[in-house]
Amino acid sequence: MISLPVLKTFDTAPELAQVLAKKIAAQLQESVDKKGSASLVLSGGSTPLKLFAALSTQAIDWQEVFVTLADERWVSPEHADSNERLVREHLLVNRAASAKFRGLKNIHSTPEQGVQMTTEVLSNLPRPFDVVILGMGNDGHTASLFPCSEQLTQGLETEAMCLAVHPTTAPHGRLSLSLSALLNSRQIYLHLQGEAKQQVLEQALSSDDVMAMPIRAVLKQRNTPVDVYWSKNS
Ligand SMILES: O=C1O[C@H](COP(=O)(O)O)[C@@H](O)[C@H](O)[C@H]1O
Repeated sequence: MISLPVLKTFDTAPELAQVLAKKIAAQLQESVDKKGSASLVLSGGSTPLKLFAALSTQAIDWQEVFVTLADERWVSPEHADSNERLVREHLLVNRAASAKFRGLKNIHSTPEQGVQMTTEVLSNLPRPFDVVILGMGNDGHTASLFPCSEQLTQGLETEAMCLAVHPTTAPHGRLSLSLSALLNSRQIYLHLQGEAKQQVLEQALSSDDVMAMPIRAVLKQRNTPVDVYWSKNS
């Protein structure tokens, strides 16, 4: 049985990014050495930019690393809110430019229509995922498993890889990996920044009500190791 999440704290985001990037790089390279390939699942939003930059310069066999996202807003990959755009601009550069990126957004006009195609894309990635990096919103959502959305129960219970989600408190229809897909991984990192997120984390750890704060489904389970990396400042 795996114990409670490990909490690593840092003063600044660049310090956190250097330490976490090295750790992730070592885990990915170990998987490449053992299995010939590795898989990395990233989150979007505002938190991971410095981590992406630090990861992009790590000396590993990036051409053997599959990279995908925990969730995506159903907007074009050029849109300011696209998580794919963030990854392309901040991670898939420098040494990481040769990684094999598999985005969640596809040609379909709605996430519902796009689920099947994305499921097929994801089914070709090495699993369990080697490393999953999650973020957390101030409402306790993670990936696009939002407490406000009608699709939350589905996201928490389905064995499918991904699902369409329509949050009422955040913009854009989305496609999110399901809880079961996220937990089918060797290591999860929950990456947080700022004092507000520390308070949300404390709140999340103080109860088991997953419908109120979906991040609890990650923090409270004991099958997949979760390390929380938090920096006080940006
Ligand atoms: O909407 C999203 O939000 C979460 C948290 O983002 P942040 O801006 O607070 O860092 C993110 O993890 C998720 O991938 C994104 O789509």
